[in-house]
Amino acid sequence: MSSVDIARNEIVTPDTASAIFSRLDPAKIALLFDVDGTLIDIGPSPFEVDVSDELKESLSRLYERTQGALALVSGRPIRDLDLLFAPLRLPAVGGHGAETRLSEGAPVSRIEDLPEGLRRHLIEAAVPGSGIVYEDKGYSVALHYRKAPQEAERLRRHIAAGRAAFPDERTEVLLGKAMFEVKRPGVNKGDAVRRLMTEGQFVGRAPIFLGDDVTDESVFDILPELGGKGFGVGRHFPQTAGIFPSPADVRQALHLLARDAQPSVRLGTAS
Ligand SMILES: O=P(O)(O)OC[C@H]1O[C@H](O[C@H]2O[C@H](CO)[C@@H](O)[C@H](O)[C@H]2O)[C@H](O)[C@@H](O)[C@@H]1O
Repeated sequence: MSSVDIARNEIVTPDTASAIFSRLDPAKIALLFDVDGTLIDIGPSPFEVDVSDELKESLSRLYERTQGALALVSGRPIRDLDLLFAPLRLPAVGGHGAETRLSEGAPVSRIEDLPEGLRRHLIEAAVPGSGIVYEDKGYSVALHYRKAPQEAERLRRHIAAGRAAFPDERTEVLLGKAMFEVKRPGVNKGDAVRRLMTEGQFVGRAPIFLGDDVTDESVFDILPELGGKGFGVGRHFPQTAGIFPSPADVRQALHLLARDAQPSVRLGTAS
C-alpha cells in the first residue's frame, strides 16, 4: 500500500481524494464508511434521507474492486441499511457496534435486546404531535428531537426516569446529532471494526475509514494499530489524516474513484 501522503488534517477535495486513493492497492485496503453525515446528508428525520443510485453504483464498484472489503459502519440497524442501500446488502457494522455482518449472505450477529418494558417507556416520549421521532432498534432506543429542539430537556428527564425504573439494566445514553440513544455500555464502533478486521476478506488489510460524529472517534482511535487512516467529514478530529468538507464531497470522490471499476450489481430504477 502506498502511503496516504497529504499534510495532516488538510482539506481533501474530491479530485485530491480520488488521486490519493487511486494510488492505494485495492487488494491491500478495506474501505469503511460511516453513513449519516458521511455518505449521505443529514435529513430532518431518520426516515427522510436520500441515498442516490449514483452513490450505490460507486459503492458497488468499489466493493467489487476491493474484493468485498468494503463495509458500512453505522449507528443504524443493518436491516435499515439494507432498505436504504437496496439492492445492495453490504458488509456492515450496525447499531454503533451492536450488530455485524461480514458479507451479503452471512448471518447478522447482534447483542441482546433491552427489556421490552424499558423500550416501551422510552418510546412513550414520542407523543403524537410532539415532533419527537423514535427508532426502536431492540438493543437500543433512539429518540430524535431535530424537529422539536424545545423538547430536549423533557426527553432527558424522561430517559432518566426510565433508566431509574430499571436499575438492574446496564445502560448508557449516547448524545448523537439532535438525538439521545439509550444503549448498552461498552458497545462501540471501534471494537466492532477491530473484530471485523480479523474476519474473512478484511484480514491483513489496512482500513480507510471516513466518519463525522463522536461515535466515529472510537474507530479513528484504533486505526493506527491496524495500519489504517481516518478522514473526518465536515469537522476536524485530532486523529484523522484529512477532512472532507461535506458528504457531497465524499460522494463525488467515490464517484471519481469508482469510475474505472466494473459494477458488481446492476442497479435498476425504482418503479
Ligand atoms: O453512525 P451513523 O451512520 O452516522 O448513524 C448515526 C445515527 O444516524 C441517524 O440519525 C442521524 O441522522 C438522521 C438523518 O439524517 C437525522 O435526522 C438525525 O438527527 C441524526 O441523529 C440514525 O437515525 C440513527 O439511528 C443513527 O444512530
